[in-house]
Amino acid sequence: MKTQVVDVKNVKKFYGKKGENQSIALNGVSFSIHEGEFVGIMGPSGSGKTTLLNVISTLDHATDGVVQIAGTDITIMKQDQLSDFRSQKLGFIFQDFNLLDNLSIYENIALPLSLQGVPSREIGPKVKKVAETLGISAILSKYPSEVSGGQKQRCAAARALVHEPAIILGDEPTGALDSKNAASLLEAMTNLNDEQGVSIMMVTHDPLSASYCRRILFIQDGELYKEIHRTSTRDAFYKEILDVLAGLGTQKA
Ligand SMILES: Nc1ncnc2c1ncn2[C@@H]1O[C@H](COP(=O)(O)OP(=O)(O)OP(=O)(O)O)[C@@H](O)[C@H]1O
Repeated sequence: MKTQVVDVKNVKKFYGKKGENQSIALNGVSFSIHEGEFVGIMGPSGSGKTTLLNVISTLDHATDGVVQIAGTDITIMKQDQLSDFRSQKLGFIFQDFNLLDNLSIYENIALPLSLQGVPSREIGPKVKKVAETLGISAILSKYPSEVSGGQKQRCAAARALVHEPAIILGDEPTGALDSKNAASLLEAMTNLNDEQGVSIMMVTHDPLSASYCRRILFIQDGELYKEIHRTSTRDAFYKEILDVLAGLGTQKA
């Protein structure tokens, strides 16, 4: 049996106090992600996607329910434990790259390892390996301002991967990229998933980006609405995604 990297059980998230304009962002969501899966999260605006991602990424606390990551219940962890857990077990790719401008591409990728106190002689080979996987070996000595948006995002992907996290979490990772760079990032992510078994979960409103995933969870009004699996071509999956979004009453999220 495959190991579960994410196990979400009946998670609820309410904002505000009961009776005082309380908003229900998540209303009892349950699902699991197994090691080596590439899962997309979609749904209309305000459906709870970001809240779900924040709860799984330990940045926000669930009001109720249990979230386990790589076998650890994060809902009972203290703040300082959470920040260690986050830096060791999770990798993030955000829409706006989040690279540090005054560090080189190499130093940006090395950052999660430097912060964990990994000796620099061990850092070099790891950075070179992920850079090679993501096709950015030639730009390691450059600075973020000197490279393209697509290269920046592949650098962010390398940084998310370098410490071998249990899962990579993406928040609209292609949101700031043109279609060519988006495709090359998604192909790189697909290769990581196919060839190295890296587990990935990404929130996206873009059906084309979502079609690279192997499974998609649709959320509506804080609840799981539907789940689909890719069984044939990416093109067929793309059409299936559009159909579900049409059923949700919107193609925008
Ligand atoms: N800090 C907050 N305080 C109060 N309500 C919030 C807060 N954050 C989110 N919400 C509410 O929770 C619900 C879910 O929001 P969330 O941001 O998770 O949706 P989303 O699906 O990510 O939307 P979008 O696609 O527009 O980013 C919405 O009704 C939102 O207004």
